[in-house]
Amino acid sequence: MVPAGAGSEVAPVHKTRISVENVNLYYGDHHALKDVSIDIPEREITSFIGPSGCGKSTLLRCLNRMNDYVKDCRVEGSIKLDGRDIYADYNTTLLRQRVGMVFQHPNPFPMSIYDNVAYGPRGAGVKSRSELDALVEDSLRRAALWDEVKDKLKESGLSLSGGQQQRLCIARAIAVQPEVLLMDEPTSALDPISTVQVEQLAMELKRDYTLVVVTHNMQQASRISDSVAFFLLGELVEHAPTTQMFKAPRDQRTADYLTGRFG
Ligand SMILES: Nc1ncnc2c1ncn2[C@@H]1O[C@H](COP(=O)(O)OP(=O)(O)OP(=O)(O)O)[C@@H](O)[C@H]1O
Repeated sequence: MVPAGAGSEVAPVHKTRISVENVNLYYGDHHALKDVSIDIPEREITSFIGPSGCGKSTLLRCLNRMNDYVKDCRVEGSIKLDGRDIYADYNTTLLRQRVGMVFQHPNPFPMSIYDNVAYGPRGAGVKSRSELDALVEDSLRRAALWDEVKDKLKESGLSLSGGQQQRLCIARAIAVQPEVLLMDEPTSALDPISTVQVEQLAMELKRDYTLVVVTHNMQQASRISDSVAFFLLGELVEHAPTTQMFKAPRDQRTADYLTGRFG
């Protein structure tokens, strides 16, 4: 597989799950993503880093068409999931089943722990109680939360701690059996112990899922990522395997950012 785009140097260990080609995004007159091309390999963690406002979250939100909700937002170029155009070949419901999202602040629905996790499968038409029970248990186990909540599934999701709420949100995202999980600064609102738990969980989940993580935390990017993409002013400057990115970045702008010269 050929690495994507001028800034991409990621070796083809796994096949490409998402392919972004020459994407330009405008919020009204503001050109927020500039000719971005990147291949996201399956069953790896790809982290997006860069200073505030460089377009990391914007690109993340493109991957499941969350920007469709933003007034005056225009996207040009191509984004493919498993070779199929996410704008032409998917409706947003199907796309978001396959590409789930976890946000910066844990956002459980105001309902029970069980119902939070069962919400997506129910919406997708699963009615059988035994099937739902199995899905809820499996998702909570995968999210490393089952042991902590198995005796209080009827309690409100909002009664959990912040770290537990974030794992509940991850369980909710994986209950619809997506292939890709997008995480937008998933630990920035968490304490250090919960942060470690969510990082470990991300590394477990990549056995089955493709993860894309926006983070401001360079240690986190280096701990959990297989590859790292550095953005600046809407451009993808460099996408490289994690070790290379942190030890020998190719672009001076990446080196300057990583050594704290700006951002
Ligand atoms: N809904 C929106 N409407 C208009 N402009 C927006 C919108 N969302 C983001 N932008 C602008 O697009 C640019 C990229 O924003 P984005 O949120 O993607 O950056 P980021 O790298 O994720 O930043 P941060 O690290 O601070 O979250 C910024 O200049 C921002 O002000």
